Amino acid sequence: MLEVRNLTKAYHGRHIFKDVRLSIKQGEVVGLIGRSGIGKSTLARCLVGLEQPDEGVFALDGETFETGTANARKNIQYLWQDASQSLSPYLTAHAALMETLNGFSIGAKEERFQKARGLLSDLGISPDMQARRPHALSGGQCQRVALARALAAEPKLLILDEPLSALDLITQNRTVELLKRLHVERNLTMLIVSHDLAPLQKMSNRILLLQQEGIVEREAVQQFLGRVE
Ligand SMILES: Nc1ncnc2c1ncn2[C@@H]1O[C@H](COP(=O)(O)OP(=O)(O)OP(=O)(O)O)[C@@H](O)[C@H]1O
Repeated sequence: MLEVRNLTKAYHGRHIFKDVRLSIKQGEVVGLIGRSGIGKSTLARCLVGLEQPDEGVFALDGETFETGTANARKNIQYLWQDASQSLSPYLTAHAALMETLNGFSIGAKEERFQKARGLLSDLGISPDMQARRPHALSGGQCQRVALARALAAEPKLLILDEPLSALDLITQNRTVELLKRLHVERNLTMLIVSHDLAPLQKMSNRILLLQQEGIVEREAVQQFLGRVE
């Protein structure tokens, strides 16, 4: 579904990663771990055009694409670690979803209002909360609004950057359950970036480890963990 080849990124002449290969199948939940500073967020941002890679070939469903174009942004949605960064401080939760639905012309015009309502309700955002701006919502609520907004774009792939790190333990568990439910109900394809293996193991079908030499698969991840334990 997503194929990435030769992904290379350097800052000021120093390579963060070089010739990275990544492939994600439809309906898969892939976890990406790696030590702090190795370049996980940079890699995720390269996929959505928030960072410009030095090299890289990207294909979605067999067709190459340029990152950052309107179509690519619709197809690959990215959720920031701090959900409030994904949301405009000026828009209510409902208006944020309407902006996405109108911006990408999703569904019939007259159905968008209800569609936004329904999506937010499904993620536990009550009508009262839907009328609030991000400052009047908790961190966990903001995250669910950002998630609903990303889903409103009907993306082929959802990338979540450290989705649990800004949340308390109870909200973390709720988010894990919510993501698992969304995966089952919507057959949602996700790439989840985290430095924490335990929650990734609960959510992912496959875990990848980003190292300076590139990406390695699960078996090698176990060896890596065996070495550090
Ligand atoms: N805009 C930038 N200019 C220069 N260096 C940068 C820039 N953005 C990131 N870096 C550097 O690139 C490296 C990778 O950063 P990145 O945030 O991708 O790592 P990470 O694996 O996501 O780390 P963490 O788990 O701590 O979030 C770090 O050394 C970081 O300092």
